[in-house]
Amino acid sequence: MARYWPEPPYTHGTAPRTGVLLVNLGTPEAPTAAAVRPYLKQFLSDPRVVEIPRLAWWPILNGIILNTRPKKSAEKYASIWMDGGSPLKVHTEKQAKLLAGYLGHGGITNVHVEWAMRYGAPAVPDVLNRMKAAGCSQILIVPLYPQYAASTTASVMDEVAHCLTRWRNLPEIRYVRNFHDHPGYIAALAQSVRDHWMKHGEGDKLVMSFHGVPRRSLDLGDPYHCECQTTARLLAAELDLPAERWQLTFQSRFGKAEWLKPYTQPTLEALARQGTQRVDVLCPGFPSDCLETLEEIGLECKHAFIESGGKTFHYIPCLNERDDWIAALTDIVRDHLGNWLTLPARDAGELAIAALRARAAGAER
Ligand SMILES: C=CC1=C(C)c2cc3[nH]c(cc4nc(cc5[nH]c(cc1n2)c(C)c5CCC(=O)O)C(CCC(=O)O)=C4C)c(C)c3C=C
Ligand SMILES: [Fe+2]
Ligand SMILES: [Fe+2]
Repeated sequence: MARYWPEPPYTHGTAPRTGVLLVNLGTPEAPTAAAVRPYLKQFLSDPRVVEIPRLAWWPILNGIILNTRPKKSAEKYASIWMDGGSPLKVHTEKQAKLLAGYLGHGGITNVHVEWAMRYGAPAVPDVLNRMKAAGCSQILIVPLYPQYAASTTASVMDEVAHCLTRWRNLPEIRYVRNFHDHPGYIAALAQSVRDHWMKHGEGDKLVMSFHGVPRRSLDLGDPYHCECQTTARLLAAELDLPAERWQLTFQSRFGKAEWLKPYTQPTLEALARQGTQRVDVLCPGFPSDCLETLEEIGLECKHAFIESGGKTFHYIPCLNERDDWIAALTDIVRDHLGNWLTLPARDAGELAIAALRARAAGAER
């Protein structure tokens, strides 16, 4: 596994104590049913994701879903697979490398940047153990979800906490709870839309499609819905878009329960039927392109829009490796590292004091 701290190491002469761990959702190792099955099993066994009593959920998961979904999902993964693997993994790995580089350019050269997946590999506990072995005694966890949801952000924190139950000497831990309204994130989204419009002209409507969650989680107090609304409003304001030129929707419904509405695909079909000629669709809740953006939006929803009478469908890619996004991520990380960043200086100070003491001790003899 590649490590991303810069060479040669550390001006202050010790291994970095500060680690940054980017965590994304996870993805199968190959676009095959055999690889999708264990990934889905781990994902859908997480009580943060499926909040149905285990006794009722196990037979459905093991008896039905894991026997039918892996094959269908594998076909979808195959349609978007990249040379380097699953798009989610390819982009997350690149973002970690770029972040380390951007931090370094900003003079922060003693931070150990790693990435992990909540489900599948590289697993959070494996990477945390590596960071421990590298000497990280303070670790910033960065779930790559702009909007907080219990099913995503909190699940990452569960996994970190669970891993640490097996450690004796605990590191100091911080985490990025959300960045749905971070000015750099909003500006990068807006610029990605403008870049698209510069090349392809503007559509009639900008649809901002966020991953859905069960409606029940909103009723129980999950701030996810509210944070998606905030992101969408800030983005529309940044683009100077009047209300009739944009719409927020929720995609990727799973299961039979009601999820957050309006649903993306039926909304696109209705827009087409009502005479909207061209839509531009953007997925602001996904910093990296993945199955849900490339296949569900870029292929399935496009097909549904055209079938319903729409003329032109544009999918606007996720932030991925955009310069302005990596710069925003660097800002977010730097803000959260806060006083940890003074450590090298403190170490250097301690070394200097130790040298003075040694010299003084020598003079006394
Ligand atoms: C962006 C944030 C995400 C939230 C919130 C979220 C909630 C959520 N998801 C499911 C079920 C599935 N999601 C799947 C894929 C998937 N989900 C996210 C992100 C969020 N999910 C991403 C980035 C991906 C793509 C993974 C990839 O490999 O590219 C899938 C698996 C794919 C499939 O078989 O369709 C499922 C299942 C639930 C139930 C849920 C909230 C309760
Ligand atoms: Fe999901
Ligand atoms: Fe999906």
